[in-house]
Amino acid sequence: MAQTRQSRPSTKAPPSARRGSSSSSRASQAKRRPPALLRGVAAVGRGTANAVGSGVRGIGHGARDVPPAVRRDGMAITLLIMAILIAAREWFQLPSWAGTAIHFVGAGLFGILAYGLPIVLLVIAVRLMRAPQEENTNHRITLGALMLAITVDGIIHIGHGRPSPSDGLEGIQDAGGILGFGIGTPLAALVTAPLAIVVLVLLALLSILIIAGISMREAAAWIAEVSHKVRHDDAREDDDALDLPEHRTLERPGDPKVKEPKEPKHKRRGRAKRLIERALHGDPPPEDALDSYEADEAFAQAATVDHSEFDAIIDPEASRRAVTEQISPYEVAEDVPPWDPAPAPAAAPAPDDAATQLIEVPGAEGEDPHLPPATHIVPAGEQGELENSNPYVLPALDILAKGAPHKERSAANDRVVASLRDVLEQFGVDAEVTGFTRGPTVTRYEVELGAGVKVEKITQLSKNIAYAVASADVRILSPIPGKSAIGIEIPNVDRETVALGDVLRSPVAARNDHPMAIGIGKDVEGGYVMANLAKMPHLLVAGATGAGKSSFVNSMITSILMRATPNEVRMVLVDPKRVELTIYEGIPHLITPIITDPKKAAQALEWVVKEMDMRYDDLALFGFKHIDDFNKAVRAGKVKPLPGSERKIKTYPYLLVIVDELADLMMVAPRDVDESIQRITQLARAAGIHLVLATQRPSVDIITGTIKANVPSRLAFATSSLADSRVVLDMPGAEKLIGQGDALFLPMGESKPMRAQGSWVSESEIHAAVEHAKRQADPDYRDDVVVAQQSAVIDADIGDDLEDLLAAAELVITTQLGSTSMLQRKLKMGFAKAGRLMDLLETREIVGPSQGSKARDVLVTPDELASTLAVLRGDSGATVGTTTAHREPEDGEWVES
Ligand SMILES: Nc1ncnc2c1ncn2[C@@H]1O[C@H](COP(=O)(O)OP(=O)(O)OP(=O)(O)O)[C@@H](O)[C@H]1O
Repeated sequence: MAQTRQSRPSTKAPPSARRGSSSSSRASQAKRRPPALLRGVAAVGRGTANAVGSGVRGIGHGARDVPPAVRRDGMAITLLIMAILIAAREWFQLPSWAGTAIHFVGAGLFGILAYGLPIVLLVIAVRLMRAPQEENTNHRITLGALMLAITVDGIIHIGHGRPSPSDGLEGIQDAGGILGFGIGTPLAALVTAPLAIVVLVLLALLSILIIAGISMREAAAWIAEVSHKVRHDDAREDDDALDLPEHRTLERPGDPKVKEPKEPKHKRRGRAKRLIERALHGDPPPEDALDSYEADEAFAQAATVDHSEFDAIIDPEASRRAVTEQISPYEVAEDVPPWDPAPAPAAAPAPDDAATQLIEVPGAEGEDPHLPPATHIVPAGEQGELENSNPYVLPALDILAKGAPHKERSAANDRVVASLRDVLEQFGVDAEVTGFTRGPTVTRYEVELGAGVKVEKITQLSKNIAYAVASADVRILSPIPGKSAIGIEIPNVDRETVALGDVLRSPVAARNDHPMAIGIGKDVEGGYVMANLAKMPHLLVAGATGAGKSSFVNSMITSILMRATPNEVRMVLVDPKRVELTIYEGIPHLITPIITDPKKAAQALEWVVKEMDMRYDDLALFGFKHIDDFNKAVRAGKVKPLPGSERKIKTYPYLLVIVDELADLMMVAPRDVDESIQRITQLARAAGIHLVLATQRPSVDIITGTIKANVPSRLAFATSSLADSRVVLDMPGAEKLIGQGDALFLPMGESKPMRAQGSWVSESEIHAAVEHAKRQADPDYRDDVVVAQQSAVIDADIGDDLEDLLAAAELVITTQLGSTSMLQRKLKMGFAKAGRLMDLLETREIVGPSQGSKARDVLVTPDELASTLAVLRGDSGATVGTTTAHREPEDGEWVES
């Protein structure tokens, strides 16, 4: 599921007040009072405790001023000292009282495992020093190590015959220590000793998985991969035949799966070699090979890749290397960086190591002293493209403000419960308000029906309920998903704002480290909601003016700025309103300056389509199906250019395209926008390209059938009518929302929307995040998006008729019929206009001259439609009739040919 949430149990309805204690019990208490002397001693004790407490608190306050990095170093050094002391006693028998005390504690707790304790402590100390910023991972490793120690102690304890305290402390120390005794003895008594060992071994296995941070499935896959590699290497040693790599499918998602052939491997290799050679010489494949996967692959590659590349494929040595690296050998040989996601050098000089950056980055001279320190460092090694540049430092989450603490119940809720009970009683409905869950904006009151009472009895009362609680926005859920109860959602008169900072600091956000995960807000139960844009995979955001759409877009972009580097996520921001997104101008995550002109935006979408195609081609060349797999392989150093190629293979960032007002785009170029969106949404997922389309006009002419069919996730803010709600969500509900970020979230695959209060981020917080990002790197704009925008010059004689001319050209070219009356009929226009369009087409050599009553010749084939339309639109570089399908790399850039 795309979204995750964290929820709390519901608060019970107000119980009847408890009576205070009676006077008789007070009298008996007085009788039990201690004598005056004892009370004096107790008072002195309390005074001393207070003094000591405030002293310790004072030291604690002082310690809080120590920078977190130093505190973490202190922890590491303390562990190191403990490791040295324990090693001195356990390994070298250090004769001192300190050594005895250490042995007493260490061996007492861990038994004979205490001998290994110095190594464990040393490993944790080194980890704390080397990766101090990965707090969660460090906590996980420590927890796993402790669990492992306890379970192994338990096994040792049982293995040593379960010594008990009656055997003396030495007996326990020589077995599994107190920890081993604590877990081993009760478990063995419960399930017998052999079964206890089985349980403990499984728990030890779980501890190892926790330390490694992988699931059982991943561990199994890893073991299988390693054993496969070992076997593969062995097999290859005595294989003299040509070493072609394992077959990897190159099909696009959606293509039928290529079946693995059943032939023996050596036969397949020989056949594949012959097929590739035929392909290189331009010969067709033999009849019997036409259905085989080798034929498809060899000829597909020969058709798309320069023949010289196959020299390397046929070269057994190159293939051998490719097999060893477990990648497809079909690599582009040119130096063609299809994308250059590396940011420009950061403003601050590169610090030597992560620990220094922690201190230096925030404190560097000339930096804004108001910006809080950054803590999350993305190490260079994790991102191929950053290898030789400065690491990008993500902002510290505390630059985002804290919200007011969440109230689980307020006096207003109690009043509503009383009103609901009154309504049920007045109308004689046998039902009980059993509890409620308070969200930030609305509270959901739970009503359970008596036996034999119809659900409709409650739904029919919705107007009376609204009247009783003095709110027009009452929404009834029947039933609450997963509960045998009816939910009545009523707005809180004392609503709370959900701070984005709180959402991103929540455990649910900490558990999800995907760079495309954003803070949506809070659900009706007060649980935080995060959603992964990469899984949506495209999102439609709609709502009436003032409902909270732009605020959501802001918190979405800020989420990305807080959690993702420009190498992980790049953005195209389209802001036809010109005011909403200007604050983000200049952030390094942008791939092109913010687009405000709707016409340019339509062209930018076309560029996105090209980018998507290019990514697909690249993925296919390397034999990957998804950019995540490709990136993983690049980071692991498994994707290498062929010998002779100087191409530096880099990871592809996710590309997030955000359109803040879709209606403005649909006004200027409805067909082009619709087509581009259709293409992007159908295919872009595997290429890591995701769309977020926002509109305040959710009508059918803006959110067309194509868009609806291809944008599966929806976020609806308050709409002005039921019809609008149906357009966005395919169901009513959004018209009942109360605005200001109150939303219904319907992620892909869900049948019922979830009500959520959108997170709120203030302008000053956005400013802090933006400034931080700008300090890290300059934007590295892609010229082709901008050039394409600037070069669009529409010829003067076309004037305002561009849209009609494009439609006419498309019609004429696809039907191959140069008929003016057809244009009149199909485009519903008068003779004069159709004639003028036909003349314009003639001047552009799309149709021939008039032939009286006969249709004109069409000079352009349907294959050339795209480039012809580009010329009419004014795109530079395109010429009528030139196909755009084949592209070749030149000087490191992909260009049209
Ligand atoms: N998540 C939220 N939490 C609290 N208040 C919000 C939230 N979202 C919006 N608001 C309030 O509602 C007002 C309008 O929101 P916003 O500008 O996002 O609406 P909009 O739908 O984008 O409107 P428009 O389409 O006119 O730009 C904001 O100024 C703010 O006061």
